[in-house]
Amino acid sequence: MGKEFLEKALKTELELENKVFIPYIMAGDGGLDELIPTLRRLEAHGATAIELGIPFSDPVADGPTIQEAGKRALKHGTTLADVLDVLKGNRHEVTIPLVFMTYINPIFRYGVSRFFHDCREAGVDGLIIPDLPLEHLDLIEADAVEHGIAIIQLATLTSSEERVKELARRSEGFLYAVTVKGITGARKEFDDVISRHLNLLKEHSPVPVLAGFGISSPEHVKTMSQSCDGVVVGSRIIDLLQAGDEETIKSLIGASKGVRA
Ligand SMILES: O=P(O)(O)OC[C@@H](O)[C@@H](O)c1c[nH]c2ccccc12
Repeated sequence: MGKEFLEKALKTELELENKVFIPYIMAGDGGLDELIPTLRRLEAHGATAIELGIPFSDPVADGPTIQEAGKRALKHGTTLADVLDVLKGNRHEVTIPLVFMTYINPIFRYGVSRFFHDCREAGVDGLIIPDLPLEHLDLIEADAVEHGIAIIQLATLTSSEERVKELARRSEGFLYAVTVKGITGARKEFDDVISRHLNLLKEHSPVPVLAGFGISSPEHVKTMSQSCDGVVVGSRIIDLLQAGDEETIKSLIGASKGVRA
């Protein structure tokens, strides 16, 4: 479990000449009873790992689809403690790594040490904290190290080369390449500055580089994967789960298999 488990799962996927595919879902969307069955279905469809969002009242980096999913989860009364509890009891039913996406505030409210301790017990392997910049990593670093949980960094299109190097050096598990300016959400077109950005990240990163934001079709998955190690898909997955369209989810994930770059 933890950071090594996450790194190993990605490495294994890449050795099989697949690309990494990480779906993002919101914990508690549809109620927490849905959580484990949804994780199991995504695993069965071929997800390498899963990014699990913790619903939060002020999700500054989230686009409309994810904000709505968060609102639905909050309406179901989902709290961080509940999510950790459900995982603690049932995590063994899912065999792929789990990464939490949470803002820093819920972690502070929960208590940093208690949070990391409980994440470890719940089988959380990594964390994405979009509003915690490198400069403030010291607030959680000791606890993350103590409990062996990977802290994943986000590199945006506007990060300078110096910054990119630093982010790549410090990221654990993988480096998350944000491929649009702005918020999350499915889009149609991609800039060609993106492939240059991904190449730069690949050059500097000792861990796999995954592209995320706006990836919404099997073609996007293939195109993006050619310049990096794989993708994270959120909004589109959430829409498809809402629609009950498992077949399209399968074809999205399937597009990451057997892609050579
Ligand atoms: O929804 P998209 O465009 O497919 O992008 C993934 C993204 O939603 C997910 O990784 C995520 C959700 N909220 C975030 C906040 C910051 C960084 C990343 C995220």
